[in-house]
Amino acid sequence: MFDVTRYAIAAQSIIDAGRFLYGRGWSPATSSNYSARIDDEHIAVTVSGRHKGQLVAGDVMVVDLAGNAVQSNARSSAETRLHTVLYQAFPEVGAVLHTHSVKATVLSRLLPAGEPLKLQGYELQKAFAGIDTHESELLVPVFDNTQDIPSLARQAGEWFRQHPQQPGYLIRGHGLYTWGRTMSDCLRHVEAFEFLFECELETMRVRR
Ligand SMILES: CSCCC(=O)C(=O)COP(=O)(O)O
Ligand SMILES: [Zn+2]
Repeated sequence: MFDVTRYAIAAQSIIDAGRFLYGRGWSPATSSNYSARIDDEHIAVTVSGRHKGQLVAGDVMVVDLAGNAVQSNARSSAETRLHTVLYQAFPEVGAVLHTHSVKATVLSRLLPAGEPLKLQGYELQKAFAGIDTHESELLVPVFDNTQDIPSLARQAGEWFRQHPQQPGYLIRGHGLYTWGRTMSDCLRHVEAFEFLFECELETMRVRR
């Protein structure tokens, strides 16, 4: 059982995040999925296939950390396992956002396979929780896109257990996953990643 007030707060943070991310063009149409922790065993997550700029209370539901619906007949995001693996790995994670921006999608298609994107020397890296110098190295792995979500969740889970300070990953041709202690931290991470992705794309353009 979960606390209804905590659920209502989590659901509203997801609805508000959807309006913001859709408004910025980072979650077009029914793409993307969002979640927020309710307690040690439950998260609020978007129902699959809903328009993220027009979310209402009925577009958010509760699942346990195994991804089973709790008190709901709705179908949670097809990518629910990519959320729960992060809540299981990191007890301090309070929110996870998955977005489908043009820049994340294009950059992920241009990056070479087999090595993470390395971001270093950008002042804006300090927007990420726990980073206090532009000299630190931000590593963003790029996983191949697949319909096999359990396999993707295993890959992501393994990588992040080995790199617990790194706050996000790309799925090639698909989008970004990032997380944080709070929804506000998580939204700031999306915004910072978007800025850094634009810088990387612009750098590639001028170097051509
Ligand atoms: C229309 S985008 C295809 C599915 C996807 O990648 C996504 O982020 C949304 O899936 P969901 O099941 O969470 O609606
Ligand atoms: Zn997606």
